[in-house]
Amino acid sequence: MTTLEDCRALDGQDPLRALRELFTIPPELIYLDGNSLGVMPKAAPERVARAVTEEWGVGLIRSWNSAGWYEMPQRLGDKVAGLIGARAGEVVVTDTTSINLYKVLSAALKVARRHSTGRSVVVSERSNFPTDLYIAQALCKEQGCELHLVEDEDVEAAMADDVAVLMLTQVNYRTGALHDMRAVTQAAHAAGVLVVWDLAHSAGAVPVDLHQADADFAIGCGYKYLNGGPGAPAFVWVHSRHRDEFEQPLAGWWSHAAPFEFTPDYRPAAGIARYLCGTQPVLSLVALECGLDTMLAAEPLGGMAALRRKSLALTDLFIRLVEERCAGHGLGLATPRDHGRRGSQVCLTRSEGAHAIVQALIARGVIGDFRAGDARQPDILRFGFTPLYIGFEDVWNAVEQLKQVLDSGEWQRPEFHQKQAVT
Ligand SMILES: Cc1ncc(COP(=O)(O)O)c(C=O)c1O
Ligand SMILES: Nc1ccccc1C(=O)C[C@H](N)C(=O)O
Repeated sequence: MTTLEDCRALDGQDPLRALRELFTIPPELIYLDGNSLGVMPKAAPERVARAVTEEWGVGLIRSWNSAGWYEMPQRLGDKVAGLIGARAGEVVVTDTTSINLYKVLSAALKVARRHSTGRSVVVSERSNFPTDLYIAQALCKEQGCELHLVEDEDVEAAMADDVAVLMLTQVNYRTGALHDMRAVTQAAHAAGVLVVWDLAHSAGAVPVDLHQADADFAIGCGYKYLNGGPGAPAFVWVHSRHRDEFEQPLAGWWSHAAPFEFTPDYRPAAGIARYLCGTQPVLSLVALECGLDTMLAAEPLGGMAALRRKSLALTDLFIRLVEERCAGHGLGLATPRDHGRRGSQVCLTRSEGAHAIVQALIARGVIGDFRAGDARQPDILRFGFTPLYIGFEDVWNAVEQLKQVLDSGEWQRPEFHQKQAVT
């Protein structure tokens, strides 16, 4: 049996432990929701305040040049590139994940159909995050294509002659299941299909190597594991083989080859700048850069490989402690045990009371979240483990609180059964 002392000893030996000091974590809070909104980097308030008072307040329009605002999508993009196996100059940080998905999926469909006119299907998983499915539905309608949704295990078998694009999220938001990006991409390419990856739950959470996987297009989120703050801008990458071929459907002036020539005719920028649209949200980019810098602080300590080792140790420990200490309470496991198939979260299932149990945990200072089940799965209690700031003692304490909530039955109290707008 693992004890609290064992967990403390693991924290004592953790080479990444000092990184926690880069964040503001409210005392007495165990924050297991970094897969929805990451915690605040300590540097952020001062840096954002400086951007407001000096760069905006004093520098005004001059700051686009003098404070480096204009290059921010590329500068931050280069920082993201290192985390996802992309090269400098290949990523821009801009807009939202949903908007970037619209742009890349539209571009991918056009590239695929230009090369092979008989292809008019987008394949995705029924369990994909809904925004991805909604965007794909809208685009398919617009471009006269069809969206085929398949079960997770049927993806490779669905690569038929009429498929243009496979659109997948690498780590499933509801189960934490991780795709082998390289194997799936290879199978798709062998069938003549381009692949769009959503890295919302991957970037900063698991090692990603877009070039090694030979991926085509990727997008991802800034406010989860990259700790960029609420509504932080997202990122977008495209393989250089598509570089001069793709059309950006939201071709605003920031995607123009020379925006400040103000010509009436559109000429797309070369390379990834083509994925920008309009004026960038500078203050949000400033906050996100603080989050990216905390990720970069892990580089000298072993970077993503070390973060991955810790993440797997944390999720292994959580699974083991829940099974040891909360047995008999009807909890199941939706997350794969196999390390090769697991992201950085653990999802427990329960046929009754999952939402109320999460609410009771939040009242005790353990923040996870609830995701409703579907035809194949009961409701889910979801716990994200961001290795930059979660420790082994946190895992122990979270399971202790879960045990107490279940043993006492306090989750059955009426106040825990009220649903708010955001779960
Ligand atoms: C896989 C995935 N894609 C996209 C999103 C969200 O996109 P947006 O930031 O545009 O709301 C989320 C979570 O919100 C997600 O889990
Ligand atoms: N953007 C949000 C705003 C409010 C609450 C949650 C989110 C999420 O990101 C949810 C997340 N994508 C999920 O995997 O469920």
